[in-house]
Amino acid sequence: MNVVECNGLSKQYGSHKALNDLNFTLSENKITGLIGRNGAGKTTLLKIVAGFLHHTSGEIRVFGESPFNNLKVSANTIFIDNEMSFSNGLTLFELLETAGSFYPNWDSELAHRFFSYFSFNPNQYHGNLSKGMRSTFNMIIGLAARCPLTIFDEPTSGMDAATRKDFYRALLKEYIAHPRTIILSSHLLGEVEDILEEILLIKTGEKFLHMGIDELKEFAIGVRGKTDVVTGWMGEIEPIHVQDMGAGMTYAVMKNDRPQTALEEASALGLELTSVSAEDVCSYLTSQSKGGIDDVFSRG
Ligand SMILES: Nc1ncnc2c1ncn2[C@@H]1O[C@H](COP(=O)(O)OP(=O)(O)OP(=O)(O)O)[C@@H](O)[C@H]1O
Repeated sequence: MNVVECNGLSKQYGSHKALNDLNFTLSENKITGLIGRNGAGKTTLLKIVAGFLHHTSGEIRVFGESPFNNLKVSANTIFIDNEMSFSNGLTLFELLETAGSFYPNWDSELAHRFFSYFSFNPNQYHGNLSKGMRSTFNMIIGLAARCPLTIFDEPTSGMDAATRKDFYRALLKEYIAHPRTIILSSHLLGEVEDILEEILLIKTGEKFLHMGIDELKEFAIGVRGKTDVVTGWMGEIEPIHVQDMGAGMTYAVMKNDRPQTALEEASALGLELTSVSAEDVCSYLTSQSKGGIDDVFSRG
């Protein structure tokens, strides 16, 4: 069953197009990484999926229904981000105690075990938590709610490295024990790729890639060697990324669709063929067209 279906989905803020003609489906009980650079449209898309925002054109279905202000969607969805607000009148402990009445699958015991593992003070208020502690508390709510559609928008923002690791491990364990559809947005694919099953990569509001993580890891190859040899071997092939390594050497990345004979020829020419990590593929595909950061420093 498809949990999310988008056809030609677009969102405009005034004259700015934040999402442009997105077409994709997310099937039940998978963990999908929504990856994109700052301003790519991740939060906008997630808020539309959760029913918080209206889209401008196209169609979106969540659990088969239009999500905006939809009771079925809100009853089955939880949206976790760093801006979640909770009642100021309730302590953290009271918030955990009342969460069960909002989420039918709420696992109170799990929530309390997380709470004590992360050493929360039960009498503290959500508004007084540090940024990282707030993200951690929100994560507890997101995991213990066990909603059929669980959306995490940059969930680890502010968390220290050890807490981030704990979060990813807890997420995976929870998902294996209680499968659900999870969408996790991040800029840091390298950090999350081990727990993802598929990637939806967007750039300036447009879908760039939607594929399984294993497929993405095989998506590109890198070739390194003397610049003229690399260029000669590539011929008409359009590279995804080219980097001048200095001393007359070049590193180029291209789609991994070269025939075996071409790969053998590269080796015979003394070129080094390398695999390219999923994180690097995403980073090259979504890189700015204005050159690299070094260009900012060159005056001339
Ligand atoms: N309420 C709004 N009004 C006008 N423009 C907006 C609004 N919200 C977002 N935008 C613009 O839409 C684009 C997409 O923003 P969005 O927050 O969805 O991106 P994002 O991928 O989540 O970014 P980040 O990774 O930095 O959080 C950006 O150019 C942003 O400036």
